[in-house]
Amino acid sequence: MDGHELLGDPLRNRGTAFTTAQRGELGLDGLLPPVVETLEEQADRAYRAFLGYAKPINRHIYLRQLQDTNETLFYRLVTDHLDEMLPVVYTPTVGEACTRFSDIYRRPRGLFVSYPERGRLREVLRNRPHREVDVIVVTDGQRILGLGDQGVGGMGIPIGKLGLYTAVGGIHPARTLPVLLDVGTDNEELLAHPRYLGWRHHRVTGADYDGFIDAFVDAVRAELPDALLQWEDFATPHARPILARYRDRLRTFNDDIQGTAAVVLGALTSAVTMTGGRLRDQRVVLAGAGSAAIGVADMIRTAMVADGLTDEEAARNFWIADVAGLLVGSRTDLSPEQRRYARDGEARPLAEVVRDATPTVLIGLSTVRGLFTEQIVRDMAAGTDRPVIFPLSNPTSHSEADPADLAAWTDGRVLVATGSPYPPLEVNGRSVPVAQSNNVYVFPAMGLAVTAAKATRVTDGMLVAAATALGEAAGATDAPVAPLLPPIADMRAVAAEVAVVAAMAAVEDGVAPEATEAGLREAVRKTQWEPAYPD
Ligand SMILES: NC(=O)C1=CN([C@@H]2O[C@H](COP(=O)(O)OP(=O)(O)OC[C@H]3O[C@@H](n4cnc5c(N)ncnc54)[C@H](OP(=O)(O)O)[C@@H]3O)[C@@H](O)[C@H]2O)C=CC1
Ligand SMILES: CC(=O)C(=O)O
Ligand SMILES: [Mg+2]
Repeated sequence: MDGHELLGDPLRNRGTAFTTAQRGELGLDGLLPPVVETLEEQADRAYRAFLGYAKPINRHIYLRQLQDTNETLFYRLVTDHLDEMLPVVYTPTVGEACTRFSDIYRRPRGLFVSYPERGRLREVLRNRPHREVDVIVVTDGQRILGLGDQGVGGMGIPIGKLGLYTAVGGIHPARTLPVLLDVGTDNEELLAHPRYLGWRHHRVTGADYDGFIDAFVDAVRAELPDALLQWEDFATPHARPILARYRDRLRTFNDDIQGTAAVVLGALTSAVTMTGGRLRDQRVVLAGAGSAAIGVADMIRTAMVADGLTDEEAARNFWIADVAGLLVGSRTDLSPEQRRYARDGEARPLAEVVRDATPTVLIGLSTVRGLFTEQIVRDMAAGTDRPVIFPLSNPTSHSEADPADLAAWTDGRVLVATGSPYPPLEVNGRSVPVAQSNNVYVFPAMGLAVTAAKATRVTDGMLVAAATALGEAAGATDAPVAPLLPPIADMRAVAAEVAVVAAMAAVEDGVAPEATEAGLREAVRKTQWEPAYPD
């Protein structure tokens, strides 16, 4: 590799941090300005450049370019300013980056695996940028956050998620692989967009779609048999069947179903601790009955069973509503997973459900901005001292409620967590951080746990262990105001702790080789890559 090529390789490039001696040895003389900087000095300059962009989307483009130029510097910057950068590399800004993918496209990253190439998927996989891969995040772009079908633009999500696998989980950046399965798009605006970069075709469906997914999984198993495969932002009709089909065959999980459920259970456990109640006594209304919502309900139900209820009793604590209203037994459109929560009576709308059920917990996974109206929130608050309200849909433009409104409508009594970031609340003269109940608290830790423990599967036990560890890391007490989740700035340390606990669960579930807690802690520590130039 000559000097030019070295500067073009984001994993090896150090830019102005190449020393004088290195510049001589590596053919870099004359290719860089004379000053030699430390990583810290580079990061300071990059931070100032970041602040120079006013619009979040421009900050996102800047960071993506930095990632494609010098990954060490990119991760140093993001890790040092996680609080400030998370909303830019992740929700909400990544949503805008996906919708504008074809317009802001600069350089390729990861793999675009498209349907017309279905006969040669192994060859496509062999073209991956890096040989050894610990984690793959794959999407087909059909349900990008709450923004619907973004076709090839969905690639922004695996790139963003894997950035956080590294920044938060410490997975080495060269050992991650973002994948976009391009099976077309049904987004007519994209199909008509003159610069759309994806396969200009309606979505492949039915047996053709299933066969393509199967062929992709076969190619992954042949090429990268040890990689963890994370399914991300698949539409509900595909998300659960895909998980069911592959979960017992390879290291795999669905982040929207399982990662979301674990973080919500962690935040809910904190909230219940603060109210002084018990999980088994909560009455939970869920707005939305998609794969995220049913995943959340399933995990809370399991935790209620662990808290002493029968499965039937636990299911009676849920009221779940979708566009057509409450899930009730007389409806003919319910999936088997939804039917488990079907109640008696009419399919009444959310506002009525809240009045009837007098919930203690209201969770939004509906994609509908403002769905939690003042009336709904006031009705709920009339029936419980500390209403627990989690508007979890992403990005911010699709959030069911603004925490400031929730605080106002409940006289500051609400315990709130959101999917996208919000500024702290002012409650009785105190500033209270709004917890971000987002699967980013879980997936980096899961990747770390699987990699460090050499787990061959992702079990429910590992996810429940992660949820419990998260709740404990938040350190909630019965004080009236406290964070429901650990601060974002502590995420990296928390991910390591959660990974150890999940790795122990993997050993206990018999999907990882025998190891002690100390051994797993050491394995996690060794797996975590630090953004620094090697000696
Ligand atoms: N915070 C986090 O970590 C996460 C957040 N999410 C967010 O959750 C949202 C949903 O994801 P997912 O389940 O995959 O998506 P889906 O589109 O499958 O689910 C949306 C659900 O909301 C229902 N819905 C739509 N409008 C209304 C309404 N007016 N009243 C009641 N229900 C309504 C839909 O009903 P119908 O089926 O009848 O149309 C459907 O059941 C997304 O915005 C996503 O960003 C997802 C994962 C993680
Ligand atoms: C956070 C996430 O995975 C989602 O909104 O889909
Ligand atoms: Mg998602």
